[in-house]
Amino acid sequence: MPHLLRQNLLLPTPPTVTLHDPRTQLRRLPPAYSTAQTPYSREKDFAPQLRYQLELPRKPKLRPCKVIFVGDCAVGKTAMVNRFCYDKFQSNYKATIGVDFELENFTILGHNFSLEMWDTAGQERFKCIAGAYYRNASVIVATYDMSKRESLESAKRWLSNALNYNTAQQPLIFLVGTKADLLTKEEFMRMERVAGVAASELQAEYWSVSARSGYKITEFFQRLAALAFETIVLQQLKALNATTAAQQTAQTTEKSQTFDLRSYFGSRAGKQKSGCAC
Ligand SMILES: Nc1nc2c(ncn2[C@@H]2O[C@H](COP(=O)(O)OP(=O)(O)OP(=O)(O)O)[C@@H](O)[C@H]2O)c(=O)[nH]1
Repeated sequence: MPHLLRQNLLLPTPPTVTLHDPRTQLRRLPPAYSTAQTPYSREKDFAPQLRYQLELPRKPKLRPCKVIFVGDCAVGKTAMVNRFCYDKFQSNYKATIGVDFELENFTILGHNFSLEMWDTAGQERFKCIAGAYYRNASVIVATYDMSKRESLESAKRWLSNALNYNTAQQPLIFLVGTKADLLTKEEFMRMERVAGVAASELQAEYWSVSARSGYKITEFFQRLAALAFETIVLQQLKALNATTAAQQTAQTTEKSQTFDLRSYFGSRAGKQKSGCAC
């Protein structure tokens, strides 16, 4: 009926309003899953240098941040990404062929920041090509199935393999236990203890999640995006400071050389005027 009414009265169709997803709008640094199990910031907010850097007139250039998900087949990598990106969960298993790709846009402290999520196949037959996708990853998410203890050992191997392709930079590392919904409370706590030890050995931040129930999925991705953003902006600041320092040193050296040449020629001219030939 409202549709007919609009037609009769010749009212214009209201514009489609795209609301920003509040899950991707970040103003503070989200907390770690456990402050005991993170090698990264335990602060309740972004570093003060980051806020300072963002207020400067020269804005940072933020390229999309590459995140790779590695781990055995069927541990739940795709399910985790799909729960966050589309808020959906599929119980039937469809193996990833090669790699799946998702782009998620965040707004962090008013700046646009995108995560390129590379969801790699866990099947053995794709292992040889997976390496091609690992290069230049800023974040590595090593994933294991909390209901399959052996997948934790595999996650360590997947991580070490991925790190071999990332020698140039130091990526952020997360160890994520999936399918938390399948465990009893006791099993869950036991598995978290074991995985916590593994996470500190790997110098990774630890998370337990469930794509089925949605447990800690949003919190995990928000933390990942915020830490990646902070790291990338601070790295840029460091690089900028190093370049400025190098330019200043070069200018000082140039000035002192100019000064030396002037005084050299000046003294020669003086000497010639005074008739000294040497
Ligand atoms: N109960 C439960 N099942 C899950 C969860 N996450 C994933 N699954 C199921 O586990 C199976 C494998 O999930 P995928 O996300 O496809 O696994 P994957 O790691 O991407 O697998 P590959 O593509 O082969 O590497 C599917 O049947 C999912 O429905 C979870 O949190 N809880």
